Parts: sequence; structure tokens; C-alpha cells
Amino acid sequence: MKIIRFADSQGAVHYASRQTAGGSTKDLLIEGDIYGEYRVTDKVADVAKLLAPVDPRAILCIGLNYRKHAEEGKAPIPKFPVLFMKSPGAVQNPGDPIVLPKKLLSTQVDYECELAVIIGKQCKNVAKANALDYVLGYTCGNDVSARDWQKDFGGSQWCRGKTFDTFAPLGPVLVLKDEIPNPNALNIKTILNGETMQDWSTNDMIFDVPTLIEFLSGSTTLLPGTVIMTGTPHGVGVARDPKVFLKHGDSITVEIEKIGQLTNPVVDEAV
Ligand SMILES: NC(=O)N[C@@H](O)C(=O)O
Repeated sequence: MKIIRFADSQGAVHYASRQTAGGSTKDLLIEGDIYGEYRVTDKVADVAKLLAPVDPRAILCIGLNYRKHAEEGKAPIPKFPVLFMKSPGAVQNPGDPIVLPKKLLSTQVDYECELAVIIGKQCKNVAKANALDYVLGYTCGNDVSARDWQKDFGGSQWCRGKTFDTFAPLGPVLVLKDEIPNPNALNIKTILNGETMQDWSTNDMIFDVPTLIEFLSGSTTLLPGTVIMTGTPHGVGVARDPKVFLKHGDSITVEIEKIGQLTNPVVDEAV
């Protein structure tokens, strides 16, 4: 099942089951708690605005989790997953703009397509073999990154470069795990203004999804609604010659097999 989160014409936030048949889409209202007991009603949802599919409790991000991306960044292959975090406040809805900070703040904003895992059940010290039992589902993520803050100004801490407002677009739908039995067998792409910039497979992760859940839950209780962004493959803008950074007027799309397209326009911060 595919689940959307949306605001209705009164501004109230709900979930719905998105059903596509014969090319037409129908959204049926969900009643209850998607992390607990819920049911799909026969009421057609009044979808006024599509939102990010979840309102994250936390956003845990993994760096250098694809060999060729580590190589293009001249970084060593990590022995353990490289963890950093984004503020839940950085989440952006599908279709809404990625806002480039004032030039004073950053001139090197980059894209990163990522498979995002949504934890459905609280867990701690989970064994790899049972790790997917704690997953609710998957969505597309864009780990938007200000490289200058990540590399030069952040004092070797990546956090600020990764967590500006709008630097965590998520969407367009939450695909429940029954539709994706193996999250490590999906094609993943980034398309910038119609040009494919990243095109790889999640089967090339250094630490696969069950290993990441085992590793993270070994130190941190993962609460329902936790989002894990699992790393990006090669082809990012900073590694290109000439470098490619996002600019006002761009349109950036993350596309993942079995999930769909997460597209966001890019705009300059109003000064
Ligand atoms: N370089 C960099 O920031 N990479 C990470 O975000 C990653 O996904 O590997």
C-alpha cells in the first residue's frame, strides 16, 4: 500500500491510501494511527496539499555508504556507518521549494538522492535478521547539502551544512514494506533540469538497510516515525568538473523504483 500525508481544504492534516488503477488515482482517507491501529475508509480524501509523507521524530543520516561516492570524494571506505543528523525542521514537502541560503551563508548547495527508511515500531538492540520487522516503509529523500559549511566552515562537523531549512525534502508517498520486500534492490536517480546526474542501485550500499538498523539501534532507541536517510551514490555536484551547484530556477528530482518521483523547485532565499 502507498500512503500519503496531506492537508485538507481546512488545513487539517490527514493520511490517505493512494490507490492507482488504470492510470487514475484515488485517495481514501485513513482513520487511526499509521504507527499503530488504522483502517482505510471508503471516504475519498479532500487532498488540498500533498505534504512530506511523515513528520519525523528524528532524521538519522548515513554518509559515505556507497563505495563510488566515497571514492569520488576521495574519502576512505568507512569501517562503521558514518552518522549525522538533520533537524526535523529541515523537512520540505514534495513540490515545495528548496531555498538557497543568502549568498553570505552558502554558495555551494548540492543534491543527493537517498532511500529514506521510516521506522514503524520502537526498537533497541535489534538483530540484523529481524531488522525489517521494525520498518513501516520507504520514501524518496534529498540530502541537500551546503558543501562550504560541510567542509570549510563547520569545523569538520557536517551538521550545519546538512540542516538548513528545506534541506530535507521527503516524498511523494510512503510505500509500505509489503510492496518493497528488498530495499537493497532499487534503482535510484537524481535528475536536474531533465538531465540525469545520479543513476545507481541501492544494492551497492556498503551497509545495507538491516545492517544500518542493527547498528543504529545498538546505541539509540529508534522511535516510530524516525527517518533513516541511507546515503547517496556517486554523481553529486561537488565531485564534478566543473562543479555543479543548485541555482535559482532549477528543478531537482529524486526518483526511486517502486516509490516514484520527488520533485522540488529551487529558489533563492528572499533578501
Ligand atoms: N559527501 C556527503 O555529504 N555524503 C553523504 O551525505 C552521503 O550520503 O554519502
